[in-house]
Amino acid sequence: MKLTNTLSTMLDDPRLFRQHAYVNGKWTHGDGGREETVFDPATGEVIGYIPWLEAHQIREAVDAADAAFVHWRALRADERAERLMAWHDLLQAHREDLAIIMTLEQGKPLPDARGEVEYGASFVRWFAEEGKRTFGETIPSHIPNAALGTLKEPVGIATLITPWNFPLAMITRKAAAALAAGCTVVVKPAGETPFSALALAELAERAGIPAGVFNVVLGEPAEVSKILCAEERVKALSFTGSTRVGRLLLEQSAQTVKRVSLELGGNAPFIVGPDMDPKEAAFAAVAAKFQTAGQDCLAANRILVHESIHDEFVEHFAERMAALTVGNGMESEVDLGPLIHRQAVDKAAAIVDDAISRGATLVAGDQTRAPGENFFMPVLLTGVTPQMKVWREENFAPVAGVTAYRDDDEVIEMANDTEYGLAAYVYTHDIRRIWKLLRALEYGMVSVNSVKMTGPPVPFGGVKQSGLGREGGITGIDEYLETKYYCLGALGSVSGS
Ligand SMILES: NC(=O)c1ccc[n+]([C@@H]2O[C@H](COP(=O)([O-])OP(=O)(O)OC[C@H]3O[C@@H](n4cnc5c(N)ncnc54)[C@H](O)[C@@H]3O)[C@@H](O)[C@H]2O)c1
Ligand SMILES: N[C@@H](CC=O)C(=O)O
Repeated sequence: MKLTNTLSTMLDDPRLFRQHAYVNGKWTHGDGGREETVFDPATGEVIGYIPWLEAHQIREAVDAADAAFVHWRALRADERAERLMAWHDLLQAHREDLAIIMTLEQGKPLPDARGEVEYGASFVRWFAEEGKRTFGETIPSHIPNAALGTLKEPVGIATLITPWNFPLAMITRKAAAALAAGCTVVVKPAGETPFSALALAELAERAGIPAGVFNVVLGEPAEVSKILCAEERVKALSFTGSTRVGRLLLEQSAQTVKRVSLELGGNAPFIVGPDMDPKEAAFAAVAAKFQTAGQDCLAANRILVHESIHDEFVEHFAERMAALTVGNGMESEVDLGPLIHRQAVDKAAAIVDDAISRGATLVAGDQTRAPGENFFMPVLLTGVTPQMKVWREENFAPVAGVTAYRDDDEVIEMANDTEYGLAAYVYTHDIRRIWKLLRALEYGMVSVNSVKMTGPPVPFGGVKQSGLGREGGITGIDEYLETKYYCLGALGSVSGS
C-alpha cells in the first residue's frame, strides 16, 4: 500500500496522521489491496492514501464492536465519562494538529478548522456528562403488589456514517452520545476526509477507550454501508449527509429494522423583515451564507428580503461579499477555502447558469478570479424564483440567491416551498412577526436575529426530508438508548408506590 508522510511533518505529533483503518484497536490494511487517494482540495496535491477494506474486514469490525460491547456497557456511567473526558482533553491538547489535518483534507480556513475541533470536543464533554443522567422512571402501579418502572439500556452497536464538510464534529456529535450510552461504534467517514476520523481514533485509544469500542472502517461507500445495514448485530444507524444517500440507507436499514437517525440536507431561508436595518441584516446574511464556503447544511440558501429594503440590502450584501478573501485555507486572512472537489465547482456553475438562463441577475461573482481549479468565487444573484435550481436545490457552494417578498404570508409560503426543513433564519425585531414566523416555518430549527445557533445543548435536526431524530442536547443520547419497561409483581403490599 502507498503511504506518504508530508502531512505528518507538519504536525507536532506525527502519529496523529494515520493512513490505515482502525479496527479492534489495530491499524489495518485492506486485504484486497484496494486504496483511495486523498487530495488537498486547495492545491490538488496528494496528502495521503487510505485502504479500502474488504467485506470480511467490515464484518470483523462488527465482530470487534460486538465483543467490546459486553464490557463497555458493563462499565459504570462515570467510568465511561472519565474516558470520554480524557478524549475531550486530548482533542483540546492537539487542537492545532487536528486543525491542520482538517484544513489540508477539507480546505476550510485554519481558524474555522480550529473552531470545528473545539466544537467537536464540546460534544464529547457534553455527552460525558449526559451519560451520567440516563435516568429511568418509576411508574405508579395499576397492578396490585407490583412495582413498575423503566430502565435505559444501550441499543448495541451503532454505525455512524459521516460527511466531508465537518469531518470531526459530525463524528463526535454521534460517537460521544453513543459511547456515553454504552454502545460501541463503527464509523465510516467520507473518503474525501478520512484523516480527521483516524486522528480521532488515535486519540480515543490514548484516552483509554478499549479496543473494539471505537472502530473506523474505510472502503467503497455503497459497499460498506450495504454490509453494515444488512448486519443484524448493528442495531442503530446514524447518518449525516445528503438526502439522496439518507433515503438509500433508510431503505437498506428496513430489512433489519434498525434505529435510524438522519441528519440530511438543508435549504435554509434567511428572512429579513421590513423593520430591519438593511446593513445589519446583509452582514448577518453574508455570515450565514459563506461559512465553509457555503458547504454547510445551515447555509442561508434562499435570502428573502422585504421589498421595501431589498435594494439597499443587496448593495450592502454585495459590498460585504466583495471584501471576502478566497484562497488556500492554510494561508492567513482567508475567509473562503476551496470547494471539496471539481464536481462541486461544476455543480455550482451549473446552478448559477440555470438561474441566469431563467431570468436571475448576476450582481457579482467573477469566476475568472478564482485562485485555483477547485475554487468558486462568491456569487450574488437577485430575482431568484422557485423555478430555479438555486431555489429548489441545496447549492452547497458560495452562491447566494436573493428574492423580494411583499408580506409575511407570502414569505412563509416561499420559505416552506421546499422538501427540506432543517434550519431557518429570521431577522426582524417585531415580536408579533417573530412569533408568527416561528410557528409557521416548517423547520426543525429557527434562529431569530442570530447567525450562530448550534452547540452541545441544542437539539439539532430537521423535519420533512432533512432528517429523522435529533443530535446533541438532552435528547441526543436517546438515539442510542432503549427503554426497558419492568413490572416486578407479587411483592407484597406496595400499592401506591
Ligand atoms: N443535517 C446535518 O446535520 C448535516 C450536517 C453536515 C452535512 N449535511 C449534509 O451532507 C451533505 C454533504 O455531505 P456529503 O456530500 O458528504 O454527503 P453524501 O451523502 O454524499 O455522503 C455522506 C456519507 O455517505 C457516504 N456515501 C456516499 N454515497 C453513498 C452510497 N451510495 N451509499 C452509502 N454511503 C454513501 C459518503 O462516503 C459519506 O461518508 C449535504 O447535503 C449537507 O447538507 C447535513
Ligand atoms: N454547521 C452544521 C453542520 C452542517 O453542515 C453543524 O453545526 O452541525
